Amino acid sequence: MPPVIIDVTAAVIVKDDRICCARRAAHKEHAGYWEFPGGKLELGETLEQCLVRELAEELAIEVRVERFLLTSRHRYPDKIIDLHAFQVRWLCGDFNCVDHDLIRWLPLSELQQLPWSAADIPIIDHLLAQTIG
Ligand SMILES: Nc1nc2c([nH]c(=O)n2[C@@H]2O[C@H](COP(=O)(O)OP(=O)(O)OP(=O)(O)O)[C@@H](O)[C@H]2O)c(=O)[nH]1
Repeated sequence: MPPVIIDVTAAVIVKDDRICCARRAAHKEHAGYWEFPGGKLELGETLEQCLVRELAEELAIEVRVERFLLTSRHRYPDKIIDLHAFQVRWLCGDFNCVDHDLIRWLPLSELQQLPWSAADIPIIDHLLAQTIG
């Protein structure tokens, strides 16, 4: 059987020239790796609606989805992830950690210092290749 393709959204949240990086908690798959907050698309929702819902659930923040950046397709041993990245503006809320055990705000130039989930590497490369603000 061909592997399932899972649509996942990812938010590049920029605040004061720093980008929100989230570390997956110990109880999660890919624990210890860094990713952009977001999650799996649910039936009937758009990618933008998914991102708004996931960020409310995961971080307790309200956001405005500003623009689509790119989709990174990555084959993990058990599945294929289509990771849809968007630039997102934080509006309000406190960045509580639910699925993550650590949040860090890093300038673009330091993102590569973290061990990112493999699907995120093209997103990091994309960000480094352009200027976002
Ligand atoms: N949210 C998010 N997920 C990512 C990123 N990169 C990446 O490979 N993933 C993978 O995409 C999948 C879906 O993420 P998720 O956070 O909704 O899923 P999960 O494992 O928590 O599942 P669950 O919500 O069913 O417990 C996971 O396998 C996760 O490791 C990323 O930047 N953000």
